[in-house]
Amino acid sequence: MNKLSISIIGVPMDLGQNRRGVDMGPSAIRYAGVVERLQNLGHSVKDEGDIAISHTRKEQSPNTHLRNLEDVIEGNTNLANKVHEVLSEGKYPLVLGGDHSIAIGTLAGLADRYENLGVIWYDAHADLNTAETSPSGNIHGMPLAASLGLGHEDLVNIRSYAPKIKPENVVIIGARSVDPGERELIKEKGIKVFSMHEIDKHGMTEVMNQTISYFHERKVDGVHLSLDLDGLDPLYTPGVGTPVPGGISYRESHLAMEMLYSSNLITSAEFVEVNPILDEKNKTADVAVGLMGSLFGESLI
Ligand SMILES: NC(=[NH2+])NCCC[C@H](N)C(=O)O
Ligand SMILES: [Mn+2]
Ligand SMILES: [Mn+2]
Repeated sequence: MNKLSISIIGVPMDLGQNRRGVDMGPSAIRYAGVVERLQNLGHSVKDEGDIAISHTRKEQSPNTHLRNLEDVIEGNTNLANKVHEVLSEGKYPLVLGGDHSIAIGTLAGLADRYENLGVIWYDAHADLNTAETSPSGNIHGMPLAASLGLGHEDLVNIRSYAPKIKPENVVIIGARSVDPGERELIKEKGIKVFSMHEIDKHGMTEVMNQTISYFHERKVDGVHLSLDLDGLDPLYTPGVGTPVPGGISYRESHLAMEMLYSSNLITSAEFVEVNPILDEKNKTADVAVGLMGSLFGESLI
């Protein structure tokens, strides 16, 4: 088995949406024992601490309805630089959120090191809104669009290049709450989506097999897993700000992680949207750490 050098990066970001508490996600995940869990699998693990996030709370910037735009850009720039640095040291970045707006920074730090990066977006949502299509003004609903080069130019151009990824290298898994503008974009760009419908109909084994073959066909040179804990049913992960019923089960999610581990495709990961204030006894952070266990090589027997 492949032993990794994992760098854990905490991102106490709550500015991409309007519910406080998700900034405490990294602490909750550390409290749930992430470092020990991965060390027990034989990996070497370094906790790099938290990225600086300023809360000037300007709320809406004068020229746009995007919530906390300046602070989100600054935090994501700091994160992008850190991810880039960790990669240059040959380490595996494992990013802990924070709301999903931080994927903008993670991908900005990753993508210029890869010619053909793949992305798995494990989420109830597509996060494909732009300033024009967003129903909320919340930047956590926009990171996938921004990484494709769509949306507010300052979000799109973090670390001064765009786009970060190609639409044909993205696979969305678990979608069940998609806004009209996002649906159009999915069609227009031909983005591959395994919604809850496909998961129900074909089962997670088939969905993951198809995802893995798809990335092989696309000849990706790395795959980033961006896992929003609201991809799971709120029954298992109640501590999230935008829960949507009818989600992926606990075991289906472990199966997905176990299959990704065996595929040897994943080269970086982030786990986002853990909000301990909305949680029940840290259940959501515990599930997150359990899924990381499976992603990094735990097996049942
Ligand atoms: N990462 C998330 N939880 N995103 C939720 C997005 C919800 C909605 N589509 C919006 O744009 O506001
Ligand atoms: Mn989501
Ligand atoms: Mn999301």
